[in-house]
Amino acid sequence: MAANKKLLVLPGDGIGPEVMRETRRVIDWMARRRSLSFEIEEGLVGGAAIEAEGAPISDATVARAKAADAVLFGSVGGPKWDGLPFEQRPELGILRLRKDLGLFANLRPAVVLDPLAEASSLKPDVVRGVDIMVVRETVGGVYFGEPRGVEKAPDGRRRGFDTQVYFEDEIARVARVAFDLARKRRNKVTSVEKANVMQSGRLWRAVVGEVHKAEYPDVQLENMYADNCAMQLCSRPAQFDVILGDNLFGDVLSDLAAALTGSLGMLPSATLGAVDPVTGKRHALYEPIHGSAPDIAGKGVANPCAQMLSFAMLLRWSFGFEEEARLVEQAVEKVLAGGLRTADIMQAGRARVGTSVMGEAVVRELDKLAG
Ligand SMILES: NC(=O)C1=CN([C@@H]2O[C@H](COP(=O)(O)OP(=O)(O)OC[C@H]3O[C@@H](n4cnc5c(N)ncnc54)[C@H](O)[C@@H]3O)[C@@H](O)[C@H]2O)C=CC1
Ligand SMILES: CC(C)CC(=O)C(=O)O
Ligand SMILES: [Mg+2]
Repeated sequence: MAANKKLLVLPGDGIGPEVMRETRRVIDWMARRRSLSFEIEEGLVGGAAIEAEGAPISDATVARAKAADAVLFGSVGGPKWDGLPFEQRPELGILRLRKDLGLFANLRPAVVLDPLAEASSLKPDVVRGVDIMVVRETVGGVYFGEPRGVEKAPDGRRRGFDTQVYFEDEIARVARVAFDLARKRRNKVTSVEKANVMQSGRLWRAVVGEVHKAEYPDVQLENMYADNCAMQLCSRPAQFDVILGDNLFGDVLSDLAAALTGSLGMLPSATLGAVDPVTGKRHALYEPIHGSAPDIAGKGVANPCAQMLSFAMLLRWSFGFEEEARLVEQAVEKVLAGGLRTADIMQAGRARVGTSVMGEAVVRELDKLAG
């Protein structure tokens, strides 16, 4: 199969470059064994970009991201830059990419792989077979709302404030992504908000209900308060199919869902923009849901699976290479079934390995699977 697709690779900070190095082996394997010849450019983002280019992401890198068929992103941030003014922080690198590329729907699959049921924070019987897709809105809400700031109140106390704001069309378009996905899965969407205490939550519930009634009456819709959803994820996770949430609740609940799967180091994601009606193309960025993990960065122990599985999502969602995406997913699962574990998913009786041994093992499995 021939392909000549443009990828922009942005490893970022902390463990980002470490797990990206292993993912590049998988990309190389695809070029070697499946003739998927990607045209790859690499760029700086986050703290790395602040150091070299003076901003968390340069205009030139954003332009390259827009020109690429897909962006493969690592992670940004770290204690070195925590003291910077708010508008200069490394995290703005990913926030700007999402905003400027219109990447409004973040798909975060939390799948408990059989070999890892014992590594979950919950009892194996509770999590076995759990397969949840969290759909998180990513260009609105409190992460972008204005006004925001810290100011001195008239009585001399400091006051910090952010704004949670959603337009109805922003809610409707991400709801459609969730309903479309549900139709291809188990046909159920659980939409989460705090309609009991937040005005934007009331609008969220109303708009999701309207979209459901008008366009997706065949899909089961359940509304759930976000705090209850957190509790239900821990007590009865198997009830969930697609969870739809805003920028903040989606972020928090997907980290929680990650713990069910064994580790944050296992969860990939795809962040998608709208399909251009003329070209049929869409901007897309793929990244693990974890951050730069400063506590383990530089030690060679990070789990590269989330980053490699993000590449699998890229193959599927940006290029329709379903077979190759499945190959990567199967290779990861086989390595885990074979007993190799990075520290975050370590279990008694298994072999603890570092980032690069895990990466090499996945490539070896790819070789075996491809015959
Ligand atoms: N999209 C991004 O680039 C994101 C960036 N961040 C940034 O990352 C920095 C650290 O944030 P934290 O809250 O500590 O979240 P984090 O996700 O970096 O780490 C949380 C915990 O999970 C562990 N962990 C994460 N990924 C792992 C992996 N692949 N293998 C093994 N263990 C792993 C870490 O060691 C840590 O104990 C901050 O600057 C934060 O803003 C956080 C989340 C997303
Ligand atoms: C801007 C990011 C650091 C926020 C986050 O935690 C995420 O997107 O997962
Ligand atoms: Mg997060």
